[in-house]
Amino acid sequence: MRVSLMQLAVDDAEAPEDRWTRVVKLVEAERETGAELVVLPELWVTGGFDYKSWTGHAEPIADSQPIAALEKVRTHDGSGPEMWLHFGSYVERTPEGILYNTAVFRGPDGKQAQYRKIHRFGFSEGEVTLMGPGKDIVTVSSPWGTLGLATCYDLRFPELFRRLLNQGMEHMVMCSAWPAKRIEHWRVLLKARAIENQVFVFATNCVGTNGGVALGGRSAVIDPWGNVVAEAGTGEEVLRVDVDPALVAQTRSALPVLNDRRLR
Ligand SMILES: O=C(O)CCC(=O)C(=O)O
Repeated sequence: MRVSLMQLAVDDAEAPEDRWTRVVKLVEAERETGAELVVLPELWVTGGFDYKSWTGHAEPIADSQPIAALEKVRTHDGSGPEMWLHFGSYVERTPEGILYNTAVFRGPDGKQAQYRKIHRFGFSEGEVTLMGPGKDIVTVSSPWGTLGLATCYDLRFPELFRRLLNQGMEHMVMCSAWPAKRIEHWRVLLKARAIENQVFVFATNCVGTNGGVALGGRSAVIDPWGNVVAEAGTGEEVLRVDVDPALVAQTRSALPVLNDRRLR
């Protein structure tokens, strides 16, 4: 399973339109590496902290130009081979005018999965005041096993990952805009989620400064044993790894802790 995590710079100095046209080219280049699963970060078009830009950029997922452009890359303009692509997340506007932080995923089966971030970050500002909370947990079937989707702040809520596990999660795919200031929390919690659920973790973060907040990078792939397979630095980069998805079943069989859960 060949995975590319696109750790993108989401700087205040770059206009969202410039950023997405730049990133489409980066994803296009990634095709050449034979990547099978490509993962973009959270709110990488507008930025996770430039709250004032969200409303102006909010739109239905079906109308998003970056998603449409990436979809062409994903399918190689319809002439394949197709990649599995986590498009990152976007400021979605529903017909009722509600905003959500919505992650979009699509694979060669053509079925699009959308995950509206359940845990909103910001306490008394940002997502909490501008966006609605997602309600549904989302898993995706893939040739490598069941993928569970989560976004950034969700990482702090282990009960979400137990629910994903109950739905068969074998690999956790996360998009984030996690600040540098709390990057050690990110590193520890990614490992914890991998160990406690015995899953591969594929987690893509942003770098740069957005809304005045320095983003921490350190995108990572963690195996189901909790080993860091690869970790990015703090600049823009693509983290490429080849992993064996069979390690999930092997780990669960070698250390069958999930059988000892007491659900009542
Ligand atoms: O929990 C954190 O420290 C960061 C979360 C965050 O930045 C987000 O969810 O956008």
